[in-house]
Amino acid sequence: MVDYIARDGVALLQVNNPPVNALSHHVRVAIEEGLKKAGQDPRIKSIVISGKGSFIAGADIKDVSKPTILELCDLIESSGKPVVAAIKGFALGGGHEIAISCHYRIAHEKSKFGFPEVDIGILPAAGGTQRFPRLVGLEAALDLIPSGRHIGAAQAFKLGIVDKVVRGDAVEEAVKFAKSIAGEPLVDRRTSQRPVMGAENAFLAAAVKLAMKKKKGMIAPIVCLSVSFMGSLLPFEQGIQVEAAEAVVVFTSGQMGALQYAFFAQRAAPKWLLPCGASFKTVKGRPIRNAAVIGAGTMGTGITMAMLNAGIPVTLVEQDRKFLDKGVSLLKLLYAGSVSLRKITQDQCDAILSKLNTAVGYKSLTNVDLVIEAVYENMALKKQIFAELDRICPPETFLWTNTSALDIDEIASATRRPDKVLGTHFFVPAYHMKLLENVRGKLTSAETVASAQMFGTRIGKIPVVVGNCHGFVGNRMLHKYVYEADFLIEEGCWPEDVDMVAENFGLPLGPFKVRDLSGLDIRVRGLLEQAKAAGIEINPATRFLNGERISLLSKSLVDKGHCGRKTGRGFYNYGKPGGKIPLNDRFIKDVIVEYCAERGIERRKVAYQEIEERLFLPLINEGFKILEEGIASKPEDIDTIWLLGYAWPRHTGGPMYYANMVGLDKIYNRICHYNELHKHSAHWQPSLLLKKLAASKTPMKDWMEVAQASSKL
Ligand SMILES: CC/C=C\C=C\CC(=O)SCCNC(=O)CCNC(=O)[C@H](O)C(C)(C)COP(=O)(O)OP(=O)(O)OC[C@H]1O[C@@H](n2cnc3c(N)ncnc32)[C@H](O)[C@@H]1OP(=O)(O)O
Repeated sequence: MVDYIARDGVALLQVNNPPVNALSHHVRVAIEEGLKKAGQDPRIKSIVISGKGSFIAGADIKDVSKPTILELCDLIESSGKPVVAAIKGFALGGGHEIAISCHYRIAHEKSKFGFPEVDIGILPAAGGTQRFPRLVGLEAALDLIPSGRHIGAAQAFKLGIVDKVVRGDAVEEAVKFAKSIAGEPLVDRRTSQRPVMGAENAFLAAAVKLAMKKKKGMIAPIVCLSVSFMGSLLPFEQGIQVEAAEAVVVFTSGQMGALQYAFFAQRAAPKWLLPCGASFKTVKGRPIRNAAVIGAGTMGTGITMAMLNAGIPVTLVEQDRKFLDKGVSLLKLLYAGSVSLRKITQDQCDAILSKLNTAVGYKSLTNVDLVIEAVYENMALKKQIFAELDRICPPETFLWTNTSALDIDEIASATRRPDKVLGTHFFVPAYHMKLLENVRGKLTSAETVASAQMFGTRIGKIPVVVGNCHGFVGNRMLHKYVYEADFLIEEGCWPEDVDMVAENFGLPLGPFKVRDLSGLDIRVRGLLEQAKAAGIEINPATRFLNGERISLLSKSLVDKGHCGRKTGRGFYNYGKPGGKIPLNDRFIKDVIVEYCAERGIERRKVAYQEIEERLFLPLINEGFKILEEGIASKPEDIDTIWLLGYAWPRHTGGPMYYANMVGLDKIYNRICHYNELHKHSAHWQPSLLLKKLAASKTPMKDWMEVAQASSKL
């Protein structure tokens, strides 16, 4: 609601709509009523708009109706009595638009401003695309509106968004100020009446280029740019008409629904539920007071940094002093980089590093709440480490393993506390990437899951609970995409054909550029280990493993020294070891042609649609199998994992949302089509859940009803 407090000639309208003071219908109605009441009361000389706790985080994304925020903004700006915005916390989206419609703005030094509309697929269409350039000039507007970026009070002051920045109580200051300007003329305080400064074409071209790079595939940022620019050439009232017309384009594009789904999915994903019924609502986690990380390689140092950044004291452990020193040097170098880039001060860096301890061997780990093991992916080694940790650490210490695919139950079996063992799958670089897959084994307790989720949030991650299977959620789906990418090359594509389709779809890099970056030898090693475990000897003619089609093309390239960027050649030619620009290469094509000829594989022209379907449909199909098996507890978890861990294009919502948008029956039919053609790839066998959803024409959001109905049969 909105509290109306009249004091000494000032009406204070204080929005009180937790958690973020979104402009829900009743809030908009109450602001409108408050403004009218204050306008009509002769004792009131000026008005202050503020929010309890924080200012206003924008429209309520779930509730858009009348009065519109545009109408409210016009009402505020046209008020005959001065209106002052008192800003603490966030002034975002519609909240920002309300603030810039006020005649004055007083902000607390820690307040934040921004137009996040583009990230939920819309425009600041409450006059924001027209008022903002009139307030800050075209160049700054074309930078901030399409970026969705938040800025602090100091920058907002520099740009002219706020009139005064205060350290104390912004509301008290605003009320005092409002009293002092009672009765003053408002003509030059109405933003819509100002001209746009710096309306130049050059800003537009540069901004469009940047938006196409940073918000690849998204419509809203480009529309924002064109509307803001056009508005700068038109009178305000005509600019508003352009804004309204173009808002319809984005409202009907399909991207709005996908981006808003992604926003809520990301907030729903950390809310966990186990098959036994335990959930985030019923089980509390144990806070982590201190921790140890085993292994000072890339993952271990990254995880250590993620914890140090959150203020958790960490002991970094290695078996060998040389490796430990190397890891610590790397870590210190990264922090020094942050200092030189002014991301942190030297004092902050020193404070962070004061919480780092190091140790050779595990003997000192007798008083830690948590150990995260982050050695390389080798089951025997991990089991040996867990057995030793189990002997040394107190019985209540959590023992977690950073693995991207290995069996959590097998690792837990090396201990006497399988209930406290869990997989923490961090993504590279671990100090930066937002996603954390928390993998529960069959004996992992609900308290351990709750603690891992709490820990994930504390270190700034979006933690998602997943079940234990090879590759968990993310990598299990990824493997199917990677397999098909290889098969497409065998059948007639070049790496650049496949990469182009994936990149056009919205991924930042196609599968072969990614492989070149991570190193071809890594995948080959994995394949060879898989073959060894299956007791199969790989020879040039091998095309099946355990009855499943495999491709040894990467091995052929690795055998010729093509390990990717690091050797200067992989699926592309980079000119030199460590080169960054991928060039198509005749020699690589010859290797591919020779590889196919040796195996009697006839190459053909593969159509664009087939490439796209064969890359993404197996991955989606696997997502439905994961849901059906209970490895993920909701589609939002799968989509969040793909959005944050694998850079899936956000404007399509995630693989599960995308499938629903295309039509589950259509997706199912195409999977069946490829299943007929590719009998040696289990990933084409359609998911039963998908089949049922498609047959019953049930949308994704009601998947649980279908899943429950089938489990009762
Ligand atoms: C279709 C729209 C039509 C017209 C639009 C007009 C212009 C707009 O204003 S569009 C909206 C612009 N604003 C935003 O996009 C802000 C979105 N929110 C945030 O960025 C963050 O929530 C935050 C304000 C920075 C606060 O972050 P944090 O403290 O981390 O809290 P959260 O976990 O993100 O959110 C808490 C809780 O609030 C819900 N929520 C947040 N914003 C909105 C919103 N604008 N509408 C509805 N609900 C919102 C969020 O889902 C969380 O809910 P839980 O149930 O607790 O998960």
